[in-house]
Amino acid sequence: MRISILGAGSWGTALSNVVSDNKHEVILWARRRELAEEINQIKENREYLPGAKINSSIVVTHDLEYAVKNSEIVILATPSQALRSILREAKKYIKNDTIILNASKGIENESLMRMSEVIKEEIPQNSQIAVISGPSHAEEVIRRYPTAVVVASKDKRVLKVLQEVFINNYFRVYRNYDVIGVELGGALKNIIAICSGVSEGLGYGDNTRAALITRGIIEIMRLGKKLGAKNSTFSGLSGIGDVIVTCSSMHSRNRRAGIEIGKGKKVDEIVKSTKMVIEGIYATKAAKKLSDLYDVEMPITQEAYKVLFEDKDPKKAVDDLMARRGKIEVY
Ligand SMILES: NC(=O)C1=CN([C@@H]2O[C@H](COP(=O)(O)OP(=O)(O)OC[C@H]3O[C@@H](n4cnc5c(N)ncnc54)[C@H](O)[C@@H]3O)[C@@H](O)[C@H]2O)C=CC1
Ligand SMILES: O=C(CO)COP(=O)(O)O
Repeated sequence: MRISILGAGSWGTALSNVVSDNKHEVILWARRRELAEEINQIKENREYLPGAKINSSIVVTHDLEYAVKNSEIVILATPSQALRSILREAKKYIKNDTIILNASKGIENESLMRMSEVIKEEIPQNSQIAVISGPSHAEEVIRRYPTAVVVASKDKRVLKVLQEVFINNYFRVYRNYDVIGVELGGALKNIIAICSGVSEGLGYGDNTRAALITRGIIEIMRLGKKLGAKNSTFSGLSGIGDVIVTCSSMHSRNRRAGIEIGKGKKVDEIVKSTKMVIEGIYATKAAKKLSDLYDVEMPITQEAYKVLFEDKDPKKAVDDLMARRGKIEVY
């Protein structure tokens, strides 16, 4: 199959290699011409995934029309807040029967839409929309470390096609019909990962991280239930699986940003100091709005919002979480 991947950051590059390993024709689109040219030349994405070669058959281009024209699958692997603008440019070249797969983990801050909702709004005539998510750091996927992810779509045929396209001996793909749950898990876990990092930066240990992971997934479930997700999805790869990996991995940009915040660095400084996307910052903004809008109790997210956007002292945020009145452990 001819497969296009839009976004030559870490994730787009790693996914390109997976489908190329499976002998598909892969075209990777980079926003910057220089990056496209460099990856083509040295067969390595030195900026985003240094030290790992990609397959020589992968074609990297800056030409969006060339990238998506005649493709059977288009994978969107850009930062979530940029997905709509790129899709607006690309959609005139995308055929109606093309499968569109969202690989980005976020919620659009303006509209509070999930990425598949943004895709549907931009290309209403296309019903072959899906999402891929789960615990999958690009740095490990590019090195072919055994990884398990989930694809979700309402369309049974699309799910089968995508599973077949991606699955191999190091990349195991499960199917799920719960698009809402899979997308929400992927977006909201980044908030908990920032908080886990903050806790580390403050000098706290494993107990605090475990508390954040378990209480974090519960508030994700609460919001998910309100928004139509299936509870069981959050105990799967795109829920607890991704919370665990992102809260504990040295590769996580969200966790690393949290560590810096816990040590006293300002959010603006952290964002300015990296080219990489820290999705949890945007997810916190969106989730706080959703929590208020739907009246869902999300204390960790609310405190994260105060730390990220209202300059609250992270230590005080943890103290305030711990000082809440005693509760029964229910969802
Ligand atoms: N890195 C990972 O291990 C994984 C990332 N993801 C998700 O994939 C999405 C992309 O993340 P990464 O590839 O990690 O990003 P990255 O931080 O490695 O690279 C960002 C990429 O987006 C491009 N970009 C930045 N602003 C843009 C804009 N306004 N318009 C178009 N392109 C822009 C950059 O040039 C760069 O190619 C995110 O939603 C992330 O959560 C999902 C699973 C794993
Ligand atoms: O989603 C990811 C791993 O599953 C990547 O997480 P970070 O964006 O925190 O690096």
